[in-house]
Amino acid sequence: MIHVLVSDSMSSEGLQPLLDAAHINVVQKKVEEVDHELHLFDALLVRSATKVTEELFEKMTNLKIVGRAGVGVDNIDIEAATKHGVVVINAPNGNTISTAEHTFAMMASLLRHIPQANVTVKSNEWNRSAFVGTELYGKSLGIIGFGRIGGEIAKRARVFGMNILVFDPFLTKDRAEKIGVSNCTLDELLTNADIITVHTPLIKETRGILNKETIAKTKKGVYLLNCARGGIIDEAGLIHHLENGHVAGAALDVFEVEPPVNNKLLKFDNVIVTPHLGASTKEAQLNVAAQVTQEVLNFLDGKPVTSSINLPTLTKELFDKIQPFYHLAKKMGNIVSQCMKVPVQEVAIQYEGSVAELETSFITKALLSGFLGARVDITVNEVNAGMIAKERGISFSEKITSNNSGYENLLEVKVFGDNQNFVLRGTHVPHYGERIVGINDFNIDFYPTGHLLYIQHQDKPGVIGRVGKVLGDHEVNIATMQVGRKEKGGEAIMMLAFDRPLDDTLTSQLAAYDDIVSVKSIDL
Ligand SMILES: NC(=O)C1=CN([C@@H]2O[C@H](COP(=O)(O)OP(=O)(O)OC[C@H]3O[C@@H](n4cnc5c(N)ncnc54)[C@H](O)[C@@H]3O)[C@@H](O)[C@H]2O)C=CC1
Ligand SMILES: O=C(O)C(=O)COP(=O)(O)O
Repeated sequence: MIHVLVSDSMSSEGLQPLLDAAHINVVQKKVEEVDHELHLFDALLVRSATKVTEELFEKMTNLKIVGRAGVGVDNIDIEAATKHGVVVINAPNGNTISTAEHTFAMMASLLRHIPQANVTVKSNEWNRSAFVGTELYGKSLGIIGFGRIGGEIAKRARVFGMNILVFDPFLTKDRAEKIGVSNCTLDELLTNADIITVHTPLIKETRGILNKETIAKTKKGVYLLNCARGGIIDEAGLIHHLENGHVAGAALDVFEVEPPVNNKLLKFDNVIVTPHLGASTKEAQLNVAAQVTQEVLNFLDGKPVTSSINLPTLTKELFDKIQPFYHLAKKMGNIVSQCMKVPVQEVAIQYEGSVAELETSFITKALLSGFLGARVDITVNEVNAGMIAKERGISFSEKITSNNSGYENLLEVKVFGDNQNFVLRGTHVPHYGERIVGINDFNIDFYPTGHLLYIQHQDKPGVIGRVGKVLGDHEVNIATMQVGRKEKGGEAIMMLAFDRPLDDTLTSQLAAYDDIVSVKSIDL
């Protein structure tokens, strides 16, 4: 018997295929109500209310999949899920229209004071002059985050005769052209928009994207909307600018803490609120519940899932086998990125030996995410690594080879960049760990961890001694050191490991020596 816990309220019609399956036992209760049985469940279905934490993963020892009947997964600890080998899926487009419509309803209500006017008429007041509104027509609408919902809002705004300003660092030219918008900088959006609405996920980069400082850059009398996630507009910053009159009004569907008990924002007459209703329509709820139900059924049937957030089609067993290569690949990507501080056009990965029999596409994504994570300031994971690479004009490929270099398994990554290429080879030795066994044409053998220094130099007497002296003069202790060369008196390399990071002056000093070709400091 398979046990599924549905911890938030969901459309029964959408859940029906799960409820009908004879081999599946569906329990519709809050996590807290089944505390002693948590270890039984194979699948967990949630909306935004249930917090799926590391602690919960530890208790749900049999858990294989979390299905989010909605878009935002900020209530789920994805890293912990990945660590525990639990697949996370969502229903990415089931509530797009409902949320876009709700945002539009909020915008119209905000500018025409509909909620406030409604209350007064019902209290037998007839005060028409108190509720003079503002037209949407001709106004500039700034959309921060131009994904599914942002795009639907733009379509509706155009019909209302609004000008559209978009800020989304990942918006491709193609998509922008297709929808007929142009991407601007955040500052351009802030200074030119009459109304600003946010539609990003809540992540490190978007938390407080509208805050005391950025709101100060907006037009006086700006209207702000948040129907995405509490925290994207910093509440303290918003309160500051509502108090000083800079912000004319705000419409909020979401809050930093939900429900927003004793939240000062509720005291402002020009702030209108709803209790996280963006996705609360019959249609959206049916869509999202049906989508996650189908995905969970597929997954439990051993079929691939289509909208996973972390580790797409991996079972726990396969995940366990892949894990050592996952970590090795991530580190290799990171090392290569730090050694190639130039624009890169291509990353080519080759698999040899037993690793080639595993799900290499996943390992490739891990390598790419290590590579990109070291050079972009956004969160990169195995799911978005391919998309981010493409967006940045980096092509990537993987190849299985039947070469036999003598290793039980071997990963080789070749990176092609502006006037520079770089090759790194790594292996995982059972019970021993990760080893880097080749750099460009050189054989070497080191454990990729901590603070490393990679030096290319001429194979001449005294070079190693000079490096040792410079480090010694700076009181830097060498933990381990490997050297390699192709031929006597030719090119050579050193890889040194330290207990602490090196400062730039030291690497520049070493790089200044005639017989040293390049010095690269690597922190893992
Ligand atoms: N109030 C509600 O009930 C609902 C709220 N939501 C929220 O709306 C959010 C957006 O949903 P979708 O449009 O479906 O997601 P999406 O993934 O299609 O779009 C998000 C967009 O944000 C952009 N983005 C990421 N980082 C950014 C940054 N630093 N600056 C600017 N843009 C950035 C992405 O490139 C992407 O285009 C969800 O993450 C969720 O939190 C979604 C559905 C219902
Ligand atoms: O889909 C989303 O991101 C939402 O915010 C909807 O949340 P809910 O499922 O209504 O709790």
